[in-house]
Amino acid sequence: MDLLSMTSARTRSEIRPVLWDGQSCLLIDQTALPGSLRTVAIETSEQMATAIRTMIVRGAPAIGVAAAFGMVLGRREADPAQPLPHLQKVASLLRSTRPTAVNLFWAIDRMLAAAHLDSSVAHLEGEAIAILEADIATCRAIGDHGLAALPATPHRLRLLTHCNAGALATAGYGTALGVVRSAHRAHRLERVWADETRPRLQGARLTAWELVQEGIPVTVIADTVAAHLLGKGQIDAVVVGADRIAANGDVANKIGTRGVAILAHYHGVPFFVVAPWSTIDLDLADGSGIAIEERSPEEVRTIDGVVLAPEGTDFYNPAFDVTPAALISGIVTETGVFAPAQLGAALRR
Ligand SMILES: CSC[C@H]1O[C@H](OP(=O)(O)O)[C@H](O)[C@@H]1O
Repeated sequence: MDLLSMTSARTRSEIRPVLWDGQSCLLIDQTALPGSLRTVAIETSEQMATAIRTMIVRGAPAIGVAAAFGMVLGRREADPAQPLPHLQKVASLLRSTRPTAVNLFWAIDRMLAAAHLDSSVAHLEGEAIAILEADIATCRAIGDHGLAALPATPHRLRLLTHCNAGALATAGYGTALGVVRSAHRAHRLERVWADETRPRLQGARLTAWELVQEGIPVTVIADTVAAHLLGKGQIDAVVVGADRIAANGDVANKIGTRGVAILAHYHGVPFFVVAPWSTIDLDLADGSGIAIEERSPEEVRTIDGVVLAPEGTDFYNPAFDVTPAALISGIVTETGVFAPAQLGAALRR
């Protein structure tokens, strides 16, 4: 199975980080990129939990899709006569992997609901495949809505992005990078400025890899450079992904996003959050209640095994931060672009 394209006649540039071959879930190992394009075959629910926790697969929609197949693998492990107790245990295991991205919990809940209707392997497999395929279609719609929302400029657009909200973070095409792909295909894009995004470097390692694959001009910058470029008028808009959006439009996303939003606001540059409805958590009134994952200090202390600070130094490694709704120009979804304050009404239509 070619992870760079589905079985259907798609171009090689269609990156698919999560695929199902009927027996196992094939993941692009994102910890190995950009050096090597490695596939990991996940055959048990435990292996899937580990893959999510160690960020072999990462990105809010992608870990939701992966967890859905983790539930299929869990169903195959269960007592066929009474599968639901084991499925509940697998659901708890998968929920425990990462706390911030709501897509993980949304997908697990959807698979459990499907199992209560029909707990057959075939039904759960069909549900997980439906989640995967819907996400790709959703990202394509998001890309086109986002393109329409970008500022009209006499020149081609210079877009800044943070972390990786690309095909690798979804089932394919990407959210923020979906907008980038749509802009590129419409010949409206000059370049993407990609924050390297310390400490896991998703921008340098993953966003750059995706865009280079497709011949989309990308320049990686240290996270500290964005202010300089905004001050020089080198950025026309910012597009970022999201891991959880509260009902009032506050957004949890990769650490550093809040700072970029503040900079963009100061410089009068539009700041778009790009995410499917499955990332919106209407049960959460505002961002103050969003659980922020804290990852190992080792991720900050070292790069490729090289220690960056003296013994005795403490390290703090929150993986996400919350951007207030007031700093967000628009939330780009598969059904259109909404002001943060419009979200609740728009979803309840
Ligand atoms: C398409 S949303 C991707 C979202 O997830 C990333 O976090 P991580 O790499 O830790 O899974 C980052 O927040 C992206 O914006």
